[in-house]
Amino acid sequence: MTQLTNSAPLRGEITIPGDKSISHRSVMFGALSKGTTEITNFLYGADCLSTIGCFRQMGIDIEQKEEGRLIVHGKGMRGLSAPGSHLDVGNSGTTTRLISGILSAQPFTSVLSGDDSLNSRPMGRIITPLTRMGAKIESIRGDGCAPLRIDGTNSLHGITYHSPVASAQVKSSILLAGLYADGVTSVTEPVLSRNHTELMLCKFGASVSTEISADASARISILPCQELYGQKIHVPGDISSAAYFIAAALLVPGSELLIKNVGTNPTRAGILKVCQDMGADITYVNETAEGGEQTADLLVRSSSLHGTVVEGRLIPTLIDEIPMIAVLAAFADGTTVIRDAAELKVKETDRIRTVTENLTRMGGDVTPTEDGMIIRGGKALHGTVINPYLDHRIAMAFSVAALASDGVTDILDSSCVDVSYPGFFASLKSLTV
Ligand SMILES: O=C(O)C1=C[C@@H](OP(=O)(O)O)[C@@H](O)[C@H](O)C1
Ligand SMILES: C=C(OP(=O)(O)O)C(=O)O
Repeated sequence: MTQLTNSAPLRGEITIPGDKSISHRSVMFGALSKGTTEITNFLYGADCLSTIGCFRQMGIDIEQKEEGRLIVHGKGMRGLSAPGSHLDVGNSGTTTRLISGILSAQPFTSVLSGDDSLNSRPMGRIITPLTRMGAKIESIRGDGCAPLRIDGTNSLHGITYHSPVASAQVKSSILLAGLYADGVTSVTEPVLSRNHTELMLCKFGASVSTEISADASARISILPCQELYGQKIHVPGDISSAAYFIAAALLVPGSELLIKNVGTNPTRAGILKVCQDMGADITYVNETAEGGEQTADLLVRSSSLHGTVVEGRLIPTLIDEIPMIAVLAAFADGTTVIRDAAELKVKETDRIRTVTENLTRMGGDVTPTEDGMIIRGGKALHGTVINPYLDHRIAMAFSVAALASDGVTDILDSSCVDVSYPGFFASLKSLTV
């Protein structure tokens, strides 16, 4: 448990740890490459450690060095070996869904299983398209969830799959299987989801193209590939982690915080647009780009916020930040409507339910809906006991709420933040004493 109270202004600067999505992919693509992949600013969070563990079980030598340096000794696209036991994917949906695409094409059988949360998340969304490609993948309990059993095959077919959801995990799973297919594989999605897989696979030597239509839908295609090649990867700071410090600086009066090295890839940076729509004072400094991934330092000053509408094309660009946006909305003047975000129900928790429950406990006025929530802001929030139900994003969003609320807040099972941000509470404390 961690106890938090009303905070002094946040001042100074903070450097955000590496991006979780990019860290996962750097291990996976490095493992499938010829030669060595050297990664800097890697995120040593529990989810990425699950990915490392899985590839070690499949014979990949991965050296964990100091300060976010990681060396992956790739064995090529056909160099993985059969794991001795089931692959433990922990709490990580990204690990599960992306690895499934890879395992579908390996010459061995594997079983993937995670914690209770992971084993209740929907896997039909990858089972269906991978099966259409010729993969042999099944939910062992028959409920569409992990544990998954995958009997790898060397005869995957290229397909065109129309994904009903804008999900980077679904898209990536299919594209990774497509590396091994007998022809071109295409995925369409209603809106382009985070595009790290496409950017990174191109860098590693695959042939990937993206077309965006006038209605914003996207078609991503990949050609079969013979070999990927090890790369040097510098992982930008995770905007999903930066979100908590952006919000804390906005909410705690008198704050002025420089948040350094934040990934601002447009398929991820929707939170910045929402903050600006709400009246936030955020200045971009030192904008750069490397390997197609933009970064910037963000100077954030406390601001009085007003309600907004968060919907449509914006949703995939901020899906993991919605718990934090809901908290910002509770402190803003007026009403905020979040819609088109039914995906929140299939994350580590049903985040519509866990946000509603905890915000209500703090004195917030929130109505859950089928695909989001309506938050009537401006009510004074007070400390209480927060139950994140082991969901890292809920624990962090409500820790920030505590800094701007009266009284004492207890965050139960607060170590769940280690899933994506192991140093979160230490960083928060260093800025708020
Ligand atoms: O591909 C990724 O790295 C991720 C994609 C998103 O999930 P979906 O693909 O299910 O939307 C996101 O919520 C998750 O935290 C990471
Ligand atoms: C949904 C998340 O991750 P994953 O799907 O990889 O478990 C997240 O980090 O908020």
